[in-house]
Amino acid sequence: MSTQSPAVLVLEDGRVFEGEAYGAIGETVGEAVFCTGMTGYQETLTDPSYHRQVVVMTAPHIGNTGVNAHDMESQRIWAAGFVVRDPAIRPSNWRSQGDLQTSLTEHGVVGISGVDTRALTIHIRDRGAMRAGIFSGPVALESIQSLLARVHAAPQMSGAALASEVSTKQEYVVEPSGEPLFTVAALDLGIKGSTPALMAERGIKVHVLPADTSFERVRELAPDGLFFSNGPGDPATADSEIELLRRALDARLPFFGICFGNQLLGRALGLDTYKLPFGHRGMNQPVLDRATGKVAVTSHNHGFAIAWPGGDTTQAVDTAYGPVRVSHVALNDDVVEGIACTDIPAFSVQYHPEAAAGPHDASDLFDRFVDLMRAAGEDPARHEGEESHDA
Ligand SMILES: NC(=O)CC[C@H](N)C(=O)O
Repeated sequence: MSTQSPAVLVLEDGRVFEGEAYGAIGETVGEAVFCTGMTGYQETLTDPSYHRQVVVMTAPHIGNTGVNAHDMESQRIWAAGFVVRDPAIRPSNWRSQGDLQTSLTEHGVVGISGVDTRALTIHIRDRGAMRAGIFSGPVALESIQSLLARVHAAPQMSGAALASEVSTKQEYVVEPSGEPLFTVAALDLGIKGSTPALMAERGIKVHVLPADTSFERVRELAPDGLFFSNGPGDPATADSEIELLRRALDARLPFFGICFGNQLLGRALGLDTYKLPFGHRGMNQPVLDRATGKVAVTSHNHGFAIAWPGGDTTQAVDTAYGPVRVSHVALNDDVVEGIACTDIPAFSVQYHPEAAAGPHDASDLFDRFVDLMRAAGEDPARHEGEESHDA
């Protein structure tokens, strides 16, 4: 551990928490969100969906298992800041290759430790997600008014279009582990490494594509299915991606979406999205699968959700693409956690079946995508649909 220097966390509404610098010294601002995972901090930090968010860990002791090259969900830490109560002094785990504090410092991520994260979480839960800044080093000596002004100058998460900031600039291919059975075009809106890995395990060749890829390019790849990943920002801003998705749905291309991808399927069908009071983040979130009555414990990271017209999520809704129903709901607060179309091959979930740190209760959703592609390959209507679109 480096020598400790004071740090201060300033929330948008003026509440202040004092602590010690953890990770890089300096300043950072973002949306303060709490994550209820007991483990998986490295997967959380490297998940591009946390871009521009200051992550507060509710579990008090963080860093015990260190960090390793395997558990990176992307090439870097995306979280804008990190708030912990009691960091591990020394990691101890057979997989550990380094300690978290050094990793945060190397990635230039400003954090704070020694914070009463329980009080902070209750504050966010009661008042809603809000902007926050972490300040350490010389800037921490400025007046609270001056620090608060910096927090107020930070952009809001509502209205933020961030997918292009995290998406790959160049296409790349993840090859299947065995015989290629299917080809999938995966739009990278902030994709986590586990997603193409789980597809590749199922014989899928995955073309990972930049967020601004055209429908023409998708068609050139002649994929069996289209996938939209998780990603940061407000789904209400993703107009070009929705246009692409509508063209794919018109062509009856099988579609699977995760998290941001779920919100965009909702929007492509004509539904709205809204901002949750404080979101769901963590790996201990119960979700009911309406079709089976089974409850899965799942990993979440979302601050927005699909608004269900009329409010009764047991009722299907008619859309330009035929009926859509709610396939999954959150048991804590009834938020829509998954939708499925009846007349076209498209479904999506708001949570994370790919979650590397687990739980893996929901990984069968990738098999469902494979089933959908297999069935669509045998469906003559799909090919007719493609032709009519060309005309
Ligand atoms: N993990 C995600 O894809 C998050 C989606 C969206 N940015 C939200 O916060 O709801």
